[in-house]
Amino acid sequence: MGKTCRLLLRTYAKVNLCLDIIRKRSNGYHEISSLFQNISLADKMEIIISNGDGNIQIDSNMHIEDNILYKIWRLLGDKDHDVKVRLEKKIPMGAGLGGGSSNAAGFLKALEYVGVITKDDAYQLAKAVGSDVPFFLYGGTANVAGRGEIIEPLEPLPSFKIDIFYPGYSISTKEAYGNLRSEWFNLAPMGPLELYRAYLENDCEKIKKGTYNIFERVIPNDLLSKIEKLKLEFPAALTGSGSAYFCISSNGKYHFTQKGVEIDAFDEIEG
Ligand SMILES: C[C@@](CO)(OP(=O)(O)O)[C@H](O)COP(=O)(O)OP(=O)(O)OC[C@H]1O[C@@H](n2ccc(N)nc2=O)[C@H](O)[C@@H]1O
Ligand SMILES: Nc1ncnc2c1ncn2[C@@H]1O[C@H](COP(=O)(O)OP(=O)(O)O)[C@@H](O)[C@H]1O
Repeated sequence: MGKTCRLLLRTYAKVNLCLDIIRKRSNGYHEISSLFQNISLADKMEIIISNGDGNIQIDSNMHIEDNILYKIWRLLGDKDHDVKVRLEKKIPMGAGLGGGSSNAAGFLKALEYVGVITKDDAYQLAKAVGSDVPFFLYGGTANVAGRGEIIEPLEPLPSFKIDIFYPGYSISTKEAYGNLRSEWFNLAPMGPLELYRAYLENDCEKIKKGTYNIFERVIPNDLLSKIEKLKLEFPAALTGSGSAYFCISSNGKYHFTQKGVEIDAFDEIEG
């Protein structure tokens, strides 16, 4: 890479249209069964990559302890380039919306775009930095299994409208998983592919029935009651391990998108 490259990206949030756990692995991780869907709520990133000595600088509008992008850079161990990242966070953090994972995928896609890493490097690094990161390399709609690294990309769903609700506090993914009981596993009314077909057929009753999240069993009661109230009228559920929740509504502020990461601009800067 001869010149300095500058990329502008949007990295989209995701919701889990359904999320169940199949089993707990001996290493402590849980096998999920989930229909992931990107939505039009997005962070913005400016990434400048130049020849250098392996320095990284991240500026963000929000304070983030140990940004996941540092973890990627440490794992990559690149000593031939310098990177500068300006991050404009709009996705609430620790909300089950995958904001950090989406930023990580955007960073990997940018490094792949300028040839610093290969496509396979990006996937291996994605698996290594976070369970939700691999999905964002594909984006759109996907049937996700394993720890989150087994991705079955699906034909994009029509652009359903969706509302997102953030209660103003985050939930630790690790703690949420730690509170799950195995007797709650495998209780989803239907699997991700059956729910996906219900969306394709716009079968509202079946979509409502299949909109499920096992983590609703381990969230605060006042948060659960807000979700239960929405469920009376809409397909609604917690996303990820929370704290955010969503409902599918024709008046929704956001909509389904077909990508996890969008490179909006690329240019080479002399010098
Ligand atoms: C590859 C890793 C993990 O081995 O390296 P280390 O962090 O151990 O160095 C990466 O951190 C990877 O990050 P990871 O821990 O998956 O981050 P997250 O996806 O946010 O998961 C947070 C925590 O939720 C739990 N978790 C998450 C996903 C999943 N399918 N099952 C789980 O049980 C685990 O306790 C996990 O540690
Ligand atoms: N770039 C980032 N954006 C958001 N959170 C980040 C980032 N880097 C590291 N994190 C950490 O990851 C945690 C999970 O963030 P996020 O991925 O937004 O939530 P979730 O995993 O619940 O979807 C945050 O609480 C934060 O401490």
